[in-house]
Amino acid sequence: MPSQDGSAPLAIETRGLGKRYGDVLAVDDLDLAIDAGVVYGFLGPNGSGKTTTMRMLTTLTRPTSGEAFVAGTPITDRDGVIDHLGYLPESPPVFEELTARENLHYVASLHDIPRAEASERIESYLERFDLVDAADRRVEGYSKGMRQKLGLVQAVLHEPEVIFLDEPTSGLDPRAARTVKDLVAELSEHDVTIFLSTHILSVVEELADLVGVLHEGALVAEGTPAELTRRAERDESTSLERAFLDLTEDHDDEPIDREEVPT
Ligand SMILES: Nc1ncnc2c1ncn2[C@@H]1O[C@H](COP(=O)(O)OP(=O)(O)OP(=O)(O)O)[C@@H](O)[C@H]1O
Repeated sequence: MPSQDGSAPLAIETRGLGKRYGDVLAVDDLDLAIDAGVVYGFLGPNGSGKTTTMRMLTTLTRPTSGEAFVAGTPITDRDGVIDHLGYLPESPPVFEELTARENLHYVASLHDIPRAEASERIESYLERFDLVDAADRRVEGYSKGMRQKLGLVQAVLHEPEVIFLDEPTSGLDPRAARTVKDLVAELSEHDVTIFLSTHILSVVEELADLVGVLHEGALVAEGTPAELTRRAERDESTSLERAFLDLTEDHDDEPIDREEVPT
């Protein structure tokens, strides 16, 4: 929604956003206000509502309460909002019987990217993600990591202003994970907003400007990684992991993925 003082709209804004599945309140009265160019780390235990939030903001599922805007456009205006956003879900949507290049040209056509421009962007991303040699093979033979890389290229190809990434480094080897992290940093420097859900806290520590912690559907904390770490108030072992465990105490028996990705 355009701000009243005429400044740029927030990249992501939600007011009282909620989603109920029967008896389960998956997302509860969520208020977010995220500026353009921010990398927002969205943390929470399994089942806390992260995917449901991203599915609402990317128009894949309807809220049962509240409202939300992406790049100033209400999510109820699906056609209006869809070109402004990119989404890498947990299982990237790909046509198995097509090659990576064909999948990417198809996605480019959905966004009306002119053919020559599309080819240029596609070749550049295939190169960047080390997919050139596999680009003309059917996706059905792709490994998990190759699918993940293809899904990410699909999410960013149309140069959206706001990108939602669900576990973007999951299944990636260290080099590919580095490429993803570098891309996120580069996009954010160009004022692209990244909404990043991950359990790998080192990724959040490295990339996020702001972190929101979701617990049982509700936002229980928001701040910079350093602020959240300070809240843990442990002199010797302060860490984002400690802050996460304290903030989501009911779930502290759940494993935290501390997979360190060498840089
Ligand atoms: N389609 C659905 N039907 C019924 N319940 C659902 C549906 N989708 C999600 N839920 C429930 O909503 C809650 C939030 O789920 P969600 O997938 O958003 O969590 P999450 O934080 O993304 O979890 P994870 O970290 O495990 O991916 C859970 O209790 C889940 O069972």
